[in-house]
Amino acid sequence: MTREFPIAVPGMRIGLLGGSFDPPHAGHLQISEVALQRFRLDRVWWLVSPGNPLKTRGPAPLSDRLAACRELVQNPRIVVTDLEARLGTRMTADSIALLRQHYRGVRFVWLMGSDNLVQFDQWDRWRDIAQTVPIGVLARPGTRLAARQSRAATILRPWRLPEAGAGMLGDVPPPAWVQINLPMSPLSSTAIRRGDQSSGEPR
Ligand SMILES: Nc1ncnc2c1ncn2[C@@H]1O[C@H](COP(=O)(O)OP(=O)(O)OP(=O)(O)O)[C@@H](O)[C@H]1O
Ligand SMILES: O=C(O)c1ccc[n+]([C@@H]2O[C@H](COP(=O)([O-])O)[C@@H](O)[C@H]2O)c1
Repeated sequence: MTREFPIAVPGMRIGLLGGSFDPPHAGHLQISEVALQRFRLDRVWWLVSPGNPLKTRGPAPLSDRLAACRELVQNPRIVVTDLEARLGTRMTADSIALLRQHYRGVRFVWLMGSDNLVQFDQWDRWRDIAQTVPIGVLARPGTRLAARQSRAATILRPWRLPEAGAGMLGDVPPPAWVQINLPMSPLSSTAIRRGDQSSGEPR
């Protein structure tokens, strides 16, 4: 499981997709591919979380989730990492701060599904996150309206880019965010854990 910190050079645009990945699924792959293309990113790093600070249920062991992610990902521009375990962080604000220190000059973009925008205002120091890195939101079925009406989206509205401006996201100074509306994936880890074949396919 021990691997080096991934390599990145100044000027690279790197999307950070944090998640439990319990288990990883094709929806994670799809939003990573869309983010690479639409936000003109050089890489997407999956930050496989030791545990979501807002979730009471603990996920499967980190080593199992990392192994499953590495088995699923074939695209060399999507990099599976255990950076939060290495850095000793759980809060996204801390992870981003340490990554920016470690990778000077790299342009990080925070990525999340629209379900996470709905509760983004409950995250630790969420305003700092928005002021530190641009944010790319990937629409998720059933959460687009709630995301648009969320407290965080309302407060951050002046800094929202039009979807047509998504390609600039990695280059504009934060705060800046954009929501990509298509294509959407109905997959979710919860559905897969429940064995619900209609909304979550097996990996
Ligand atoms: N189908 C999807 N469409 C858009 N975003 C998604 C999708 N699946 C996951 N994401 C996003 O990927 C990130 C990591 O997701 P996570 O590992 O929690 O998977 P999940 O399917 O949301 O799991 P769970 O059902 O346990 O909450 C989050 O920002 C989440 O919003
Ligand atoms: O920092 C926080 O307060 C915070 C609160 C909730 C979620 N997050 C992060 O959001 C990402 C998605 O979490 P999850 O569990 O929905 O996959 C993951 O990187 C979490 O660490 C972060």
